[in-house]
Amino acid sequence: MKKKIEEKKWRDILSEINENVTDVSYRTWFAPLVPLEVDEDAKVFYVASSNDFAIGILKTRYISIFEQAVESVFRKKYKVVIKEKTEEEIENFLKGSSGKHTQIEEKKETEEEFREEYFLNPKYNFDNFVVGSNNNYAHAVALAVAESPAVVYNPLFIYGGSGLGKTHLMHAIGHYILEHNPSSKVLYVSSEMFTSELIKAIQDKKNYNSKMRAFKKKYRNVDVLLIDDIQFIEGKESTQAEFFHTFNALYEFEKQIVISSDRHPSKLTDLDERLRSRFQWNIIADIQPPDFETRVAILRNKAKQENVDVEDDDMLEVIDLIAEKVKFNIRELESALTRIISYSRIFNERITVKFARKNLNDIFSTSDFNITCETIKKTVCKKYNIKISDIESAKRKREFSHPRQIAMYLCRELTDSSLPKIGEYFGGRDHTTVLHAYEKISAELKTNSLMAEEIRRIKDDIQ
Ligand SMILES: Nc1ncnc2c1ncn2[C@@H]1O[C@H](COP(=O)(O)OP(=O)(O)OP(=O)(O)O)[C@@H](O)[C@H]1O
Repeated sequence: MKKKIEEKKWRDILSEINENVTDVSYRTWFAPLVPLEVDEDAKVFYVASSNDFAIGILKTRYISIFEQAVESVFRKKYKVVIKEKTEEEIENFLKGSSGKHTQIEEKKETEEEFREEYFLNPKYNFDNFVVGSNNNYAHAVALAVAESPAVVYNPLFIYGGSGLGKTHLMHAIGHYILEHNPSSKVLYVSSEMFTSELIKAIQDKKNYNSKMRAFKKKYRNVDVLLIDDIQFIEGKESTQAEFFHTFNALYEFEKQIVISSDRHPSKLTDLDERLRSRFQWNIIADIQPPDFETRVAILRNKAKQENVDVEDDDMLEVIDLIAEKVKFNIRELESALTRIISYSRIFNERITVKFARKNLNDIFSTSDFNITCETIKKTVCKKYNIKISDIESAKRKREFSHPRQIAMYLCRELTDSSLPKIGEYFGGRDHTTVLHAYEKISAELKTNSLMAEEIRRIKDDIQ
């Protein structure tokens, strides 16, 4: 008989696994899995993944840890089968089942482990929030609110695209307040959770009054309410009405309210006008996608947390490469880095640009793999406004030799061509000339940020 896997059981299995593998492996391989069903007769435990690479790794390296975890939770032996499904199939499956299993790791953290800690994730604090021009205003007002809740900026409304640090900042505010005033009541909640608790209270017809009382008490008896992703209550009338009363009660008693959203309040068009205007009563701070330098700083920070040597030249190059490629979502930026760290540990290989290109094929488009010396030559000539025949010639004037060296450097970096082969592309030069050009440009890049910017632009044009 096939049965659905209970969410509680799945969480127990995951936490058992979590204890037996490193954090980064856990997040990379196990956290994204979706539990499908368990066949009691055949003793098979089915899970799904849309990532065939991850399936391969799980099957070859982790299956016994996985099976042991299942055995310890079910107290019976099961064979674990990992099925490959498309993302669409997985989404449909999740829609059909009650829980959002893919978010188990996050839920576990927020709903269970941190229940006593007012739902705050200890990883999100001000100390490890990297400040750049994209978020310095939001960071400054968040800190000001944390230092003097309900005094300076109330309500505080933070908005920005997905994965840009809104939740991180909200949790940082919560931690800071609790650290300086441990008796404060800080409540962090996602609007989704607020809505689902409200629905549960409303649906419980027998205990409606006591449930609603408990609900109101929970949300109105706090000193600080941090409510995330408010856009979720758009179009939900009862939730909006309840939140309106919660907001008023807290505001009247001078309690701090911090709201986050993926959009500016004026763009929340399916929201009650009264709420929309309240959200604009005080400070509105936006978070924009980080610039290149901030992306690099975030990645270096993260690499340090993962105990990786960030002074290593190859690692620095890989960090630059990831920062060049992933521009709009810090969650994805960090995930690319943690994946490559995890792969390097699994395959026991050094992290180099080549290794990163090979293993992060989701962030490098197929065109990255089809870069040829011809394309590089053409792009460089166009950029410096010289002819192909000039770059291939023996002319030694800087206007020709500089682009030539840059093109050779890029051929070595972006293609698999050997040094002699690259030499051939540039008018039949010797491989030592190519090596010299490569080393010269590499050395200059370390000290000359203008040149680094110049090369980054050319790479953007090539890819
Ligand atoms: N400035 C930053 N410095 C360091 N880490 C950051 C920064 N901004 C975001 N992050 C990290 O990026 C990840 C995503 O951030 P977070 O969950 O806060 O985004 P969000 O804006 O709330 O996204 P969503 O709208 O999808 O919920 C987290 O791991 C967070 O720690």
